[in-house]
Amino acid sequence: MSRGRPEDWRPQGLEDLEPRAWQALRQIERSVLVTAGAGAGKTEFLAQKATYLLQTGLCPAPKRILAISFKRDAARNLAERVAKRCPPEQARRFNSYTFDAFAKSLVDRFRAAVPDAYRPPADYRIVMPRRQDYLDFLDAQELHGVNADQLERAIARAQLPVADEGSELQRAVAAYWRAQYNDQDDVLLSFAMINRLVELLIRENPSILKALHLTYPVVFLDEFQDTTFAQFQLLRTAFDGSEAAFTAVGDDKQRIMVWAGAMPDAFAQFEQHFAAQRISIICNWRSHEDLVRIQHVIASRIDPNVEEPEARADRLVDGDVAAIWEFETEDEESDCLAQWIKREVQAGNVEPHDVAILVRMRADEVEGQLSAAFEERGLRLRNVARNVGEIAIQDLLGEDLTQILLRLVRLGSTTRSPENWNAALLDLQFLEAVDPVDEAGQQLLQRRLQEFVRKMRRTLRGLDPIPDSAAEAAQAALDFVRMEVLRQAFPSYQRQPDFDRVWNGFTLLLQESLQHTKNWSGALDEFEGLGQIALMTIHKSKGLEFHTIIFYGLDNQTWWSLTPNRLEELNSFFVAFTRAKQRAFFTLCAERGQPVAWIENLLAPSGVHRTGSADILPD
Ligand SMILES: Nc1ncnc2c1ncn2[C@@H]1O[C@H](COP(=O)(O)OP(=O)(O)OP(=O)(O)O)[C@@H](O)[C@H]1O
Repeated sequence: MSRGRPEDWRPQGLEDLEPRAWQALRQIERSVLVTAGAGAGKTEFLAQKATYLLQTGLCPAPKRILAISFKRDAARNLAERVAKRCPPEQARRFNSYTFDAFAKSLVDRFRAAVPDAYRPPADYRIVMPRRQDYLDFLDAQELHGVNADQLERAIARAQLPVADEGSELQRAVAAYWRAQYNDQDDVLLSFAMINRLVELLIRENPSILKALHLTYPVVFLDEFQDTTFAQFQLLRTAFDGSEAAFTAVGDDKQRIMVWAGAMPDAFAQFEQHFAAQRISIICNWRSHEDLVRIQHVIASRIDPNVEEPEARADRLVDGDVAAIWEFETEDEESDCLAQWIKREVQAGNVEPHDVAILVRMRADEVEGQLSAAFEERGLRLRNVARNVGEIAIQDLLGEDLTQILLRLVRLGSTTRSPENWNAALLDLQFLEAVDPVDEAGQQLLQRRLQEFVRKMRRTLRGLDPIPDSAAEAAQAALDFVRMEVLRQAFPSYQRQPDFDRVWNGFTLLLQESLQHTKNWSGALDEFEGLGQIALMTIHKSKGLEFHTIIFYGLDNQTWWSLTPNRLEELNSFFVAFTRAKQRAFFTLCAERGQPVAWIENLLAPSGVHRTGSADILPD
């Protein structure tokens, strides 16, 4: 394979990178922490850096890049971008995992080297203990001086082997391990336990650690602001003492997962521990100048030292790009929102699925409030928090099962879809654990997929696109990947009820989608939300972007916790505001509550003012 010279390399699929992104891209001697604001293209940057290192031979065969993301869809997305740009022999050396999947892969691969006392059988089961499970355990063991949180934290930190002596907490941890291995037919492991097993494995087997260090001279970490203590520990376990150069990206103004265990000082810890150079990227490719200026006011309130980003997107709309829309009654509010969106869609200014209505919480109540007015105008509002069966639509869309099966049904409904084809191949490669360097294995997968697509096309041709056909189409896709394989590959599906929840949701949503359209392709578009206005909470909007966002309820009743001293709340507000590419509006309604005065005062100097319905909908 011919290699390009590093100095000649150019970014792919983009015109250019900003100078600081170039600097971070070319930094390969030491670790870098790339901090960047919203819309800076952090994930894209990682994909470009991987491409650079692989195409120029700076990460030469057989060495590999390890990329760790938070969610499986993010990990897959990154792998797909690299696969699009690099030839297969290079793309295969880009190994994209979630934290949990990476740890599990080490235990699975080197299980035989785990010391006897802790070696799990090959068929161990993954469990995700809840607080109540720890409480039940402590009760059963009559360990009354330890609470569930202490036990959970201690399990995540205890070094193996844990001696059954000392403090009650230590004895509790030892007893927990014993119980998980011996008290039922299967050995039960949580990801916190797998993390500890990896630490033990590596400590006892310097050759494995050495192999890891030789394999991965480059490590990427996405969304680093939300890294938990246990995840950071895992990185240290695996790479302390190596010469690996890390590239971490993140935005601490978007840290909204501290309640779920994110380290409050992840960036400082990273810089210090890995002696990293911090580089901040300043462009914002998502939002135009007028929006970025307002975003910066909020960002400065979160971090007074933050640099002003450079807006790189063009403004494509006239009129207000941000405003607080004020209404007397909720009915007036619903009606005005529906009318305004309808006008914008009719004028060709925006597609319905490029408008999102964001809420702080209780999306179903807001859906109840808005839907009649939207229906009246022929608009489809999709509350992505609504359950299909026992799972919320948005969660369902992010599920691995959904992504995998949807691509397969799509391949059967279209004549050519290289993107779905490549993604489906990656799925199969992962599911069947075919090593990316195994050429024969790869070819076999391709042949199997070809055969399946032919069969699926025949199946769909013979099935009327009506709700009753949903189950059969979904089953055909599931039969191809096989339920046992899917359940084995994804720990979260190992419990039958967990698998069923997602599987039922998938068939139910497909059924619903077939109610509104006359062909399979249209139904799959519908499944994914095309042509519909999304309604979602801010937490769920993280990482997404829309042409126009309308934030429903900037009042003190809906957002009682938005106070200047609660940084995580202000971060949430920032996340909401920065999802907008072109426009961001906030609604207030006298019937519901009073304005959040300090936010209004903060935004007022940037020209964000209150507007009534007469101005929102001029004749
Ligand atoms: N160098 C670039 N040139 C042009 N467009 C880019 C570039 N980098 C990223 N983009 C585009 O800018 C938008 C924002 O990128 P992305 O969503 O990756 O940003 P992010 O940093 O992850 O944002 P956030 O943290 O707010 O979710 C995307 O539409 C992406 O395709």
